[in-house]
Amino acid sequence: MALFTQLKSYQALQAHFEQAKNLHMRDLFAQDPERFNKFSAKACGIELDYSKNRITEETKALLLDLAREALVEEKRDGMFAGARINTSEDRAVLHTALRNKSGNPVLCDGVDVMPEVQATLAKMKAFVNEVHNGTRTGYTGKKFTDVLAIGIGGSFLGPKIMTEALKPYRVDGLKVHFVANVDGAHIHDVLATLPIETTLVLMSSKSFGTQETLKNTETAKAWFLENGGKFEDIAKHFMCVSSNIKAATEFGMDADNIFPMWDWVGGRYSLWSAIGLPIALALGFDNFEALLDGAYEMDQHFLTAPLEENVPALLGVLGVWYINFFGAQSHVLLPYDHYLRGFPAYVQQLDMESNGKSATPTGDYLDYATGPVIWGGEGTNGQHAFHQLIHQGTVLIPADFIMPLHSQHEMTNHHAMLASNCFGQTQALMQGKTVEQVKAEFAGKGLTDEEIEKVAPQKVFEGNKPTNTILMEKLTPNALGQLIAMYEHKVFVQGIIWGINSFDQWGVELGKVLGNDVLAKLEDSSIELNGDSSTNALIEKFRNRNA
Ligand SMILES: O=P(O)(O)OC[C@H]1O[C@](O)(CO)[C@@H](O)[C@@H]1O
Repeated sequence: MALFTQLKSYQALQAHFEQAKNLHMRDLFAQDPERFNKFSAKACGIELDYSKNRITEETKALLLDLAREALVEEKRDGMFAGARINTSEDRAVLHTALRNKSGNPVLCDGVDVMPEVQATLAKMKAFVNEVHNGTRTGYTGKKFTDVLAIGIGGSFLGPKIMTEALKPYRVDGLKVHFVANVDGAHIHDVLATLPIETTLVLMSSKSFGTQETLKNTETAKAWFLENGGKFEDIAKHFMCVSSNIKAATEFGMDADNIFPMWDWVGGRYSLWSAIGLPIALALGFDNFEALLDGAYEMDQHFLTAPLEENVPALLGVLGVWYINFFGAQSHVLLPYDHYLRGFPAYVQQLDMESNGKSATPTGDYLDYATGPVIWGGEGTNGQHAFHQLIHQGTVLIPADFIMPLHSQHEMTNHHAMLASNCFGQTQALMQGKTVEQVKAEFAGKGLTDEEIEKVAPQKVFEGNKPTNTILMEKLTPNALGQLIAMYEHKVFVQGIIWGINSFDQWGVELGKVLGNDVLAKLEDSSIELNGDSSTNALIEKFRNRNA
C-alpha cells in the first residue's frame, strides 16, 4: 500500500489546498445560505454541524476520495470481521463484538467470540445485581456500600470518566472510588474514607502486569488484612478483570472472582468489556447495557452510512485536512456539559495512544504528521482561560464543541446561557472581527488616529477558526455510548489514512522497562549506577534523601 502522501487523492488535495487556504468562512457563509444544510450530518442520536470548517464541496469530495483511496471502507469491514489488523501484536481488533447486538456471530480465527462475550456479560449482570440487592456481601454479612476500583490507563479512564459523565443515573447506596496513580497519596486518601467490612475491591488489568495496579492492589490487600479482614475473607472482597487468568490466580485471586477479557480488546477500547464493571456497579446493569446499545448504533452507522454522511469518517478526514495541510498540531475538545468535563482526557488516551505513531506496519518511517495533541476542558470555564489562544493565538487549533440540547437539571435559564456560550463561541471563531469593525467601534470615542492604529490590531479577530458542533438530545447512557464509539471510529479512519497501526502502543514500553531498572537501583544502593550522568545523579539524590 502506498504511503498517504503518494496517493493520487493526496496530490489533488495539495493542489486544491493552494486556493482553499485563502478562503474565509465568513465569505463562504455569506455566499451560500444553504451551507449548514450542506455540511451537517446525523448519526443515530448525534448531529454534527461541520459547516464552520474551511472547506467547500470540492474539499469534501477530495477528502472522501482520499478515504476511499486509502481503503477506509474495506479496512473498516475487515476490523468488524475480525481481521488481524493489529499486526505488530498479531491480534484482531474486536471491541465492536463487545457491543454486538445483531445476534450474528463474530469470528476470530474461525471461532465465534459471541458466546464468551455473552457469558461474561451474564456473569457481570449477576454479580452487579447480587451486590445491589445484598445477596453478595462482605465478610460480616453486611451489604457492600463502597467499591474501590483499581486500574490505570484504559483500565481506569473509561470507567472513571463515564461513571462521572452519567452521575444522574447512579444507583443509591453504592459509591465507586477510583485509584490509578502509584503515588501513595492517592490510595492513602481513598482508603482513609473506606469501611473495611463493606468495601469491595475490583482490580482491573488486562495484562495483570502493570506495576501501578499491582502495587495499589497489594496495598489495598494489606489494608484489608491489617484492619480486621482475614486471609480467608479475601475472596469475598477482592475481584479482578484480566485477560491473564494465570497471573491473576498466582496473585491469589479466587478463580470465581476473575472476569475475563481477551487479547483482541485493546486497553483504550475496553470499557465495553468487564473493564466496564465499575460503570455497571455505579449505574446499574441496565444503564451499562444502554451504553453498549448506543455504541452498537454508532457502529451500524459507521458500517452502513455512505462516507458523504458518515459522521466518524467526516470527522476523521476533517482532522487530516487540518493536520496534514494546514499544519495543525493539536485538536481541542470542548464539552459544554459539566458531567462530560473528563471526556477530553478519555479521548486524549484513545487518540494519542492510538495514532501517536511514526512508522508504518511495513517498516517505513513517515515524513508526514499523524495524531495531534488532544486536549480540552469544559465550557464555559475554558472561555475564561485558554480560549484566548484559540481565538487570537498564532497557531490553528480545530475544535469540537459538544452540547446536549437538554440539561440533566433544568435550572432557570442556565441551559440557555450555556448553549448561548457554546454557539456564540463557534460563531466568533468562524467570523472573527475585522479591522474595519474594530475601527468603527472607536468612532465617537475621542481617540486619535495614531491611538486607534496602535490598539486596533490587538482587537482584531482573524476568525476562520474551524469548529465542529456535536449535538445530542441529552447525555443519556445511550447517547454517551454513541459519542464514545464515534470518536473510536474517527481515530480508526485517521489511522487507516496515515497507514499506521492504531492498535499497538510500543511507545509506552521503554519507559516501563527503564522505570523497573531505576526502581531496582533506588531500592538497592549496592547496584552500580551505569546510566547517563543525569539519571545517575537523580538516583543518587533519591538514595541520599534522608542523609
Ligand atoms: O490493563 P493493563 O494491562 O493494566 O494496562 C493498563 C494500560 O497500560 C497501557 O499499556 C499504557 O501503559 C494502556 O494501553 C493500558 O490501558
